[in-house]
Amino acid sequence: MAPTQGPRAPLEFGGPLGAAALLLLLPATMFHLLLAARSGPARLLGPPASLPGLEVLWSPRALLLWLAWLGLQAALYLLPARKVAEGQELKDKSRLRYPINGFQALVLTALLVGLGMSAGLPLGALPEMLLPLAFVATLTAFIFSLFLYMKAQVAPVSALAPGGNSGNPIYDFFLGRELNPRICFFDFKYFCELRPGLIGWGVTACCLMVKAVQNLKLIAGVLINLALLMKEAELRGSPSLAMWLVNGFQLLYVGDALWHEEAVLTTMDITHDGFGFMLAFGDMAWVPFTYSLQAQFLLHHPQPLGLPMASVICLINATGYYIFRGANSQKNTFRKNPSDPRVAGLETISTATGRKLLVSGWWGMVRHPNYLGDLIMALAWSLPCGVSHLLPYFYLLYFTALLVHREARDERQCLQKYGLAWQEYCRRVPYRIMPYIY
Ligand SMILES: NC(=O)C1=CN([C@@H]2O[C@H](COP(=O)(O)OP(=O)(O)OC[C@H]3O[C@@H](n4cnc5c(N)ncnc54)[C@H](OP(=O)(O)O)[C@@H]3O)[C@@H](O)[C@H]2O)C=CC1
Ligand SMILES: CC(C)CCC[C@@H](C)[C@H]1CC=C2C3=C(CC[C@@]21C)[C@@]1(C)CC[C@H](O)C[C@@H]1CC3
Repeated sequence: MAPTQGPRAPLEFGGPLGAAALLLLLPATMFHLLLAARSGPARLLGPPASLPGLEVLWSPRALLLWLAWLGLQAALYLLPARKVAEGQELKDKSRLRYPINGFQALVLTALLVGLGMSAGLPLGALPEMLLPLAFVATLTAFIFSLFLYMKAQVAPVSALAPGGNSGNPIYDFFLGRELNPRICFFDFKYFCELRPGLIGWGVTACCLMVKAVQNLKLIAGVLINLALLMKEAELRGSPSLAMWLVNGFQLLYVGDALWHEEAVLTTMDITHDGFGFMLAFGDMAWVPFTYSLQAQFLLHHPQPLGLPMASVICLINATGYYIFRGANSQKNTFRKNPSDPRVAGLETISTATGRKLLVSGWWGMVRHPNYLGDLIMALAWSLPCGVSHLLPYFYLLYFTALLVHREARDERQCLQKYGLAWQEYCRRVPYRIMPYIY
């Protein structure tokens, strides 16, 4: 049996009690949001109008659809990739290999959905199935996390994550014990991080953008955002401007993540966190069902949006994307090749590890410019929903909390890695996310 990491490892997320609370709170919040979005008052705070019974939540059709979706994404993952990338060095000095074919999976999914629609697949019914789908996604996440927990019992010590091995079963189940659980070439965490949830959230908006004007029926999506847009077209003749904006922005975000798939290999989720309930539920249920909240809200609560306001919102999203992409690409280019002409002129600090830290360019403005850009985009995704309700701003609120917490975790890890050099970086770049504010 794989040993635990011992009592000295610092516990995160409030330890076992915090983990136990989150195990219940996260699914409860997701269902609350799903119910609130379709209710008349659409209240973020306060109890939902009615609680659904098991007959509303459980549907064999939803289970079949969900398993077919997972199967499709797994099959696309196994297709030949345009590139195979190496991950960061592991404890045993080895590096894992990962297929880079996420964008290909997105395009193929969009094509298959388009074909399915033209063959009469009733995808317009999807918004009515959101509750049972979220239910089976949550069940799957629980069962899958249990499998991951058991699998870690027989994993070698070198395969365990730095956190998630405290010996407390609830905490370890939540955080995840094994760093990169795989069967042969199939890496469960890498697969889940980008494929079923993220593609499910946004993908089909791409065929929608191309085809919607000519034949809305043809491009109705199996995927949540698009299906909501389709439903709105069905109910009101055509999708509203607000719905177009939300879908367009989120499609850009999903497409960007898959286009830059290799960058995920350096995120703390892949390099540091174990794969347990937090990420399994986050990737498979939380992302598709709560990140599409604005589109769900707009379906049930249409909002007027004039062209001048829409232009301002587009500008906000473009600004956020410019910062987000600029900062992420600058760091990725620098980490791949510090003498690349695009980054060679930037000022740096040397560290004892031999790696350098950027102190000018995007990374000289604040210590997490990419988070700032991401938050500005989050604002732009909510603004099309107007200001009459707080509910569509949930993503912005949750995401601010997530990124503030994530930033603190990352700083702790960087301080450990880079010591004095990191302190020097913090002195020279004093703000974390928002210049002069935070
Ligand atoms: N939509 C969502 O739900 C979420 C989105 N995201 C987004 O994903 C993207 C990735 O975020 P995340 O994984 O948190 O981490 P980051 O991309 O911010 O990476 C942090 C790492 O960058 C390196 N680094 C930090 N400062 C510098 C510097 N000055 N110069 C060079 N390298 C530096 C360090 O690693 P090292 O030195 O080892 O290279 C550090 O650990 C972000 O854009 C974020 O907004 C993230 C979480 C959730
Ligand atoms: C359920 C909990 C509250 C926390 C779940 C967290 C996960 C939803 C996120 C952890 C890191 C993520 C990243 C992304 C999506 C959300 C999760 C999985 C991206 C793939 C989003 C697109 C970006 O371009 C890259 C991100 C990497 C981290």
